Amino acid sequence: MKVLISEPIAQKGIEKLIEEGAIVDVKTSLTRQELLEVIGGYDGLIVRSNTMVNEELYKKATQLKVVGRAGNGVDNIDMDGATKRGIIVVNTPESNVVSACELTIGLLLATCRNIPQLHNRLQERVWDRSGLKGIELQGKTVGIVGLGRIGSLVATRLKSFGMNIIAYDPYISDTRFKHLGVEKKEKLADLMKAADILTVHTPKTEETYGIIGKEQFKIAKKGLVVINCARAGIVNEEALGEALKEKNVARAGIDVPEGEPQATSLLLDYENVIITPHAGADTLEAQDNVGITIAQEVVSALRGEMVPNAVNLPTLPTRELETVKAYLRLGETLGKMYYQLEKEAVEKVEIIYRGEVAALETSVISLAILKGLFEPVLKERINYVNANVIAKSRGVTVTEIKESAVDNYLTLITVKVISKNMEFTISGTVFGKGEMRISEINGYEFDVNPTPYMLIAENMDKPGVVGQLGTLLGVGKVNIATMQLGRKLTDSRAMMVLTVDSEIAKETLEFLSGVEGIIKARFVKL
Ligand SMILES: NC(=O)C1=CN([C@@H]2O[C@H](COP(=O)(O)OP(=O)(O)OC[C@H]3O[C@@H](n4cnc5c(N)ncnc54)[C@H](O)[C@@H]3O)[C@@H](O)[C@H]2O)C=CC1
Ligand SMILES: O=C(O)C(=O)COP(=O)(O)O
Repeated sequence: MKVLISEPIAQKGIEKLIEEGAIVDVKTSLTRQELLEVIGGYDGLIVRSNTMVNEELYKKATQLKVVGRAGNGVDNIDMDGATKRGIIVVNTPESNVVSACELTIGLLLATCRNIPQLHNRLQERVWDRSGLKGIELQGKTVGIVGLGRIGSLVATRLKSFGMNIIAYDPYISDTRFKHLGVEKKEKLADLMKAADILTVHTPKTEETYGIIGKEQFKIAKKGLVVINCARAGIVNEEALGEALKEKNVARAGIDVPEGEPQATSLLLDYENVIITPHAGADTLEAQDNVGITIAQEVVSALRGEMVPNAVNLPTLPTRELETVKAYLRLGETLGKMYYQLEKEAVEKVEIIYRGEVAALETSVISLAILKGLFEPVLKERINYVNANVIAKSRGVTVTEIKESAVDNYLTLITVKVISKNMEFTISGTVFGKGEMRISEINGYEFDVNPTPYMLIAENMDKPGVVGQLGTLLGVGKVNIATMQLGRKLTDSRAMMVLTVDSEIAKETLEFLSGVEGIIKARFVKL
């Protein structure tokens, strides 16, 4: 696990990575060219907001398996490029939101009370308050654009200042608005007309880029205060500059100026604008949180485990991930069987979730099944991130069915693999503390605890076959741990599932296949 850290993260994060066995290079002052030259040697890359992780970098990053964003916003990371290549992108979305919220409030107070300007005068030994009268927050209306994690923290804190809180976020439910005690504005224009103070907390997307511009400043109340602690460009700087000149906007507090990490923003020339160099997440607490969390996530991702904050995967809260984990193992195990037992190209996969599992976020379990399915063929080129893309590119359609009831089991997953000439099914269940069992293969019933080495054979249901198989395995020095027979009363065939203590040599398998009555014998490695 070779990990490159290209921007400063907390020492505790670096120590965590080393403790987990990663080889870590902290190179925070590489030029772009130098980064492109060395990235090919790394499995993991940890960045903050200044490293552009794009096509140019991916092309050189031939070993890269995970990009860890030590922070929240991922607008500097090309997600499609990562997904296409099976690179997992993880971030730490919760770890710095309090710090970002507190800087927002800080900037708001500093802006409304001219704190930096007053401080500067005094530091020059001038005692002069003239021309720098502030405004109070109490009784004012604050308009929040984006009522997500940070926006809602800002809302709850500003309430205690006696402010009236309104927000525009079309993707947040009315219930959430009610719960937060925030008035919902259906249209951005309505928020602009009502707000004395505007603060933006959306991600930077095609939709939000420039969402606050000339038109919005035109309809805003005269004397508006603007705060941007989210991303440069969400508030158009040129339009803001004009509005400040025309006195439509009275003052602004900006943590994310255009041109970062260079100090080139045109707003730097305005006395009534306070600007900080993207310092929202720069607190001891946030950086420790971010560093430790990203280290854990990067290591988990490199070990092929499911990570709670994977950006290019279905999201799962940590609590749910714990429950789902056992099913991920089961799903991968069921998936892994097909190509070890059969050779026909898969055309369709039907996954049936029954009982308790049907109530969970099954999309990740389906990814685990696909990962397992293609692993015998594609090895490590398949993972959770690209499993869907790969299935699609191979023309495999995947469907999920959920049924709340199931006979004999509390919870059951059945994977039906359909190819041109056949249909293969395998089912399994989970119980206790994540114990799994294979309960059915092609209609033969079992109760098998899957182990790393297994032998699965189809045979004629007649005397003598099992005995010969046991003898041949003995000759091949393979110790049998468990053995189960599955029979169908309607059939003259049976299936044997053996767990064994070691790999089975090719010759032994050939001998087994040659035994009269054995239709097919396959070694399965999990
Ligand atoms: N200054 C700094 O150091 C930091 C900045 N950030 C930035 O703060 C911003 C907010 O972060 P979080 O609250 O964690 O994100 P979040 O994802 O929790 O919330 C964003 C909200 O914006 C809403 N939204 C999306 N498109 C919208 C649109 N067109 N109109 C209105 N609302 C829209 C979403 O529905 C969501 O509720 C991000 O841009 C993030 O990168 C985050 C941490 C530190
Ligand atoms: O986490 C975020 O989204 C931030 O904006 C913080 O950026 P940074 O890690 O301080 O470069």
